[in-house]
Amino acid sequence: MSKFVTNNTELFANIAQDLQFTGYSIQTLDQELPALQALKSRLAEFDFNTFDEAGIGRKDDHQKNETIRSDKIHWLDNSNALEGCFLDYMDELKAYMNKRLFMGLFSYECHFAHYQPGAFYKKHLDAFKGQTNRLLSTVLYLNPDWQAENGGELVIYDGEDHDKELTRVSPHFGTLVTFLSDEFPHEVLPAKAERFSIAGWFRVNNSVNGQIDPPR
Ligand SMILES: O=C(O)CCC(=O)C(=O)O
Ligand SMILES: [Fe+2]
Repeated sequence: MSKFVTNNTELFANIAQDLQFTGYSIQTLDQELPALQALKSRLAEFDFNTFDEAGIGRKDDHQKNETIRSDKIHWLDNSNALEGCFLDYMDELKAYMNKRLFMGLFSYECHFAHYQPGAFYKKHLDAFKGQTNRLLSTVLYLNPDWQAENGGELVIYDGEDHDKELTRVSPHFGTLVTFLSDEFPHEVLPAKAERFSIAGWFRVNNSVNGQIDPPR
């Protein structure tokens, strides 16, 4: 099985530096392309009609709202070896961020997302200050040969002026976007082609009465 490169300190250092200076980072996982190809092959095993309709909010107060988002999702799990490889890789990123930036990241959860042509996710924040334990968001794109005219960009807006566009990211294969979850409003513009990604969140541990919040 194709493995991710371990101890990819140069990439991790670049992400840490970007987060420190701007709060978001856009990188290409050039060294991980074989591992990402393998991970993408996992997508072929899914029947997208069985993917969950994505909801708004945490899993335990999950609300479906197709006026805000219209993607379909599947949560990654260690019981599948390919998914486990990616989760292990993100665990390394977590350890690095904790060491370099003292972020106190505790866990990571992520899902495959499938946007059919025309699907979108309107402008939103992944976390609200003081209300959630999502600290750092990640999005990894799995679309080989993505063409500019396909659209489907991720638009990231300024944390202070929510109408001011900071950057647009095309969902090219191997592009990894990382940003502070409660800082940057962002949206997914409708695409003309199928669009695949893995969206994930690092959480801090807000355990109450010994129960990890939320258990998911
Ligand atoms: O797919 C993307 O570019 C971003 C997805 C997103 O914002 C989310 O799932 O919260
Ligand atoms: Fe988001």
